Amino acid sequence: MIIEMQGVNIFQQKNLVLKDVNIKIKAGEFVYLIGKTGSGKSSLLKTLYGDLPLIEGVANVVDFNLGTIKRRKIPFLRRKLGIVFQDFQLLSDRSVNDNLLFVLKATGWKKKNEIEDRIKEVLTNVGLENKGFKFPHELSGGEQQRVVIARALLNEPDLILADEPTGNLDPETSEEIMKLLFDISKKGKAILMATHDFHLMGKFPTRTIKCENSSVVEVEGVMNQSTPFNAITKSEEERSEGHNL
Ligand SMILES: Nc1ncnc2c1ncn2[C@@H]1O[C@H](COP(=O)(O)OP(=O)(O)OP(=O)(O)O)[C@@H](O)[C@H]1O
Repeated sequence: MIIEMQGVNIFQQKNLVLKDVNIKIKAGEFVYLIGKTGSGKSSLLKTLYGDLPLIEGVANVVDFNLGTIKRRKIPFLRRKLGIVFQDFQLLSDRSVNDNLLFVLKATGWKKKNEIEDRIKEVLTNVGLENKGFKFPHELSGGEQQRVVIARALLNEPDLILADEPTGNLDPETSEEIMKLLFDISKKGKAILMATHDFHLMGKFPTRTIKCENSSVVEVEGVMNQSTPFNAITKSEEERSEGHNL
């Protein structure tokens, strides 16, 4: 199991944001995380990458026990995770290659030829094999997000945590990014992706969990491609809220 949470209570300061969270996610699974603004999606992701300490319950993520992990070991946890956020967070003062080099050096890579090969490999994985020399501002939003995904892949993570990775992209580019993420998950990586984009979810249906009333629940009926899009939402009221679930 890549993620296993049992009876986890998640707090922001003194406030209980999510209670009794029980989730299991296996290798190769792609899972959406939905829920209204403020329902706890980011708090759940932050718990998974060690930004919010685990206070109550049991959680294992990529073989790290979040209940016992020492603060100084958190970078080792993060090395086994790929993190992809909505705002691209690339270093603007250096090329794509150098952005990737920066991460490899920071995570202990030393050999020049191995570094060069790995950078070429991840850029090829995301379809940007000829763009390594460009600076972030010379790339489109979709290309920048591809670089972020390439960066997330550098250390061959078992799990990718994505927080609205298509939030800043137009619909067509969003679809390209989704195809890329689905291809990556088919190669065996688990992906947990927070999103508000029901339209995109309709085009790429998969298992969905939802933060609601301080709990995390499975959303039934979205497990396969034949499920109609509107099975995702449960009520007219929710449907009429559009993207703001
Ligand atoms: N740093 C913080 N300090 C205190 N409270 C916080 C902090 N971050 C979030 N919260 C609170 O925790 C609750 C859950 O927020 P969270 O960011 O996890 O929601 P979300 O579902 O990710 O929302 P969104 O869709 O807007 O990103 C909210 O009530 C929020 O106000």
